[in-house]
Amino acid sequence: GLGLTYKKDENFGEWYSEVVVSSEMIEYYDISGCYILRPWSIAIWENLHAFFDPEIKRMNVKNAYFPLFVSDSVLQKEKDHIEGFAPEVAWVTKSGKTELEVPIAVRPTSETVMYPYYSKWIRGHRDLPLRLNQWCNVVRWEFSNPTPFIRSREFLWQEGHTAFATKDEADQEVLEILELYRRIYEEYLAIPVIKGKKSELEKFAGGLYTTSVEAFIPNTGRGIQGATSHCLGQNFAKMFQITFENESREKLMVWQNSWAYSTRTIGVMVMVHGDDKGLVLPPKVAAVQAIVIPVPYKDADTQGIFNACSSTVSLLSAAGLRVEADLRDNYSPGWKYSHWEMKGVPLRIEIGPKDLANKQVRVVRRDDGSKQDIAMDNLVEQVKKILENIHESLFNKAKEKRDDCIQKVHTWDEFAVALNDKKMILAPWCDEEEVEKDVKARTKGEMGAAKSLCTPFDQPELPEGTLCFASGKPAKKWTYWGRSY
Ligand SMILES: O=C1CCCN[C@@H]1CCCn1cnc2cc(F)c(Cl)cc2c1=O
Ligand SMILES: [Mg+2]
Repeated sequence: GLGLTYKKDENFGEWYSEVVVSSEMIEYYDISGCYILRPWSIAIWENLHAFFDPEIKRMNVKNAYFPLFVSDSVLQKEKDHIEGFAPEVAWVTKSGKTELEVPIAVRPTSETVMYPYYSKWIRGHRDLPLRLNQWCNVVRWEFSNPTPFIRSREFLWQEGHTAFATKDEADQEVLEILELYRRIYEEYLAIPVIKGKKSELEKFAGGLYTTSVEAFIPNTGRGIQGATSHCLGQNFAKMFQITFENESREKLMVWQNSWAYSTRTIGVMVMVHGDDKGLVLPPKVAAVQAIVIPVPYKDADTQGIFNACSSTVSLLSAAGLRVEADLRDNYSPGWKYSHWEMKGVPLRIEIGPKDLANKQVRVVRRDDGSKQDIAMDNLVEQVKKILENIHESLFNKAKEKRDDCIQKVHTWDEFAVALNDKKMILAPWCDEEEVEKDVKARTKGEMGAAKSLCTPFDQPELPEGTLCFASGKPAKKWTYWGRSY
């Protein structure tokens, strides 16, 4: 039947699994950790691509496509960078009944696939910067609880891999890409994120430093890495001999970055904005921004109503809006209202006999349920305005809720209380790795340990003499901590 069985604030995990299926974004698949992405979710992926791809092209990044498969020898080349990951590498060992001579890995990420060729292609400084991206799938055979969009064994992402002659160029691009990721979350998904730097313990071990945009899920009190932009330094240049001759014919190693966002973005959007009626889609990424529904009454001019629905679709579509009509005659208006609310369509436009007579439509907002009658002749401008207002309202509500979950602490006791209260905790830290490991050890439990999420670029005042919340040593920075996905 219609409507969700589970409530978001009572059974979050079950609510989430039900919403992604009932909104027709996901179909569960017979291989654990793998999901079918139906058109309703791929449309969101495409709308994010429609923003991001032109932006990176403006930065002279070119799209390429590298093989899905990695030879064992090349993968092993990066021993320390993959040692922790080895258990999640998927291997092809047979074709048909025949064992392969040498097993072949399925890419979990593409450094080892791409960089031998970066070494071949980059000879002189005129070959730099080399900036390639690929839109693809990757496979990581994770064992921790699979969650659609958030943690799956195969997922879609873009991975950018760039090489520069100087560190300054690399440092600059890391932040340019991070700003695009902030825009994806805040300007398209209406989700507030925090830009920051990962600790040495949490960063990508193969790189020099990692920056990220961090989101937060109030219902579970867990932080979640929204996207990541690494500076790899010259680590991979050393490993794969990626060198270039500069103007004075010196052989120098390149400076590299790599950066990614994935279909995890969609899961964060569901978790942050969804409610007990289903999905709530931010207008800029919604496959359908407004659904037009006829409300016939007995035989009062039914054809007129249907014509008005179709012309409303044409009018709004011509203005560049993504609008459809649900003219199916085997479903009642009430059924359609619930169906499209479940799918999270930002606006519903109802047209009944009265509306027809008054040359107006009834517009109903998905985010707050508010209704208003709008004259047909300024419908385009009004609908555009309302959709913008829905985005702002979704963002402001999510930001207020996220800010309510942030707790600033100074002592361990305050930290422990805040962690128990499912907060994202801002604490002064001495920046020592041993202390960070100690925090993880002291907070271990079935809910998972607390970890550092990021050191925000936007640092609050750190008065002289402020002590680290965990070690009591002189604090060097404010860092966000919390449980995470
Ligand atoms: O996060 C990004 C941006 C896009 C390109 N890659 C980097 C680093 C990826 C880290 N990472 C993440 N997961 C991995 C899983 C694995 F099985 C293996 Cl072998 C390696 C890795 C691994 O290196
Ligand atoms: Mg992983």
